[in-house]
Amino acid sequence: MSSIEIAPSILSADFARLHDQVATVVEAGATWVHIDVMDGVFVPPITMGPIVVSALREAFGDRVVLDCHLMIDRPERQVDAFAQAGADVITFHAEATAHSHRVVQAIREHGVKAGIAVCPGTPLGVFEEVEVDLALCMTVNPGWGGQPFIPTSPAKIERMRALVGPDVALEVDGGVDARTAPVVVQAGADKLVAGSAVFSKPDPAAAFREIEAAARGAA
Ligand SMILES: O=C(CO)[C@H](O)[C@H](O)COP(=O)(O)O
Ligand SMILES: [Fe+2]
Repeated sequence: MSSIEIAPSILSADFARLHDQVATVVEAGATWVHIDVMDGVFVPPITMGPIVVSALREAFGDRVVLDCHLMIDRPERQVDAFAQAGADVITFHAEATAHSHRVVQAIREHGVKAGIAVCPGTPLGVFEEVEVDLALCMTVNPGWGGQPFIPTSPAKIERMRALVGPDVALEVDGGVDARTAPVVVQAGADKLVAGSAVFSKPDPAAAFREIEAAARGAA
């Protein structure tokens, strides 16, 4: 999972045209699609669940990595549902469970890659204790798209990369655009979530390509 990939977040897509919006970025070269799951408890909004994952799996088959970001309380209760829906990566928040190690094991038992996310105010100790396939550094506070990139994030990304080593995917999420993409890549990120910087633009395909070029140019 070490290549640089831009993962468009469908949180900022037009849900009435979800298939077309995803098809647009896939045709532009996206191999990852980021699915933001919010439960109204861990974060205030409620968004989508496994039925959206299974619909995208059905529509796009193996052409895309379905990257599921669970912003939900006690994610251990939902691992089976997201795995059965066809998730390729399930990332949960360290702050949302007392059982990070067990949740990683449960995800892997399904043959799915396991990720742990940390909010901007959360220290990185979980990555000293639990081996993951993907480490997600939130570069905004979770819950909403379109927020500005937190400027202290690059130093945290560098510390995360040092902790998890070179072979673990290091994802960043929040405020990523063509300006911040090179900064996070230079800090050690290789999976870049971009929501509003793709789907809120008049030409999402062009916006995707611009961010991808900026990120890969910095590698
Ligand atoms: O997890 C998220 C919010 O909690 C989203 O993935 C993230 O905010 C993407 O949106 P944008 O690129 O517009 O910041
Ligand atoms: Fe996300």
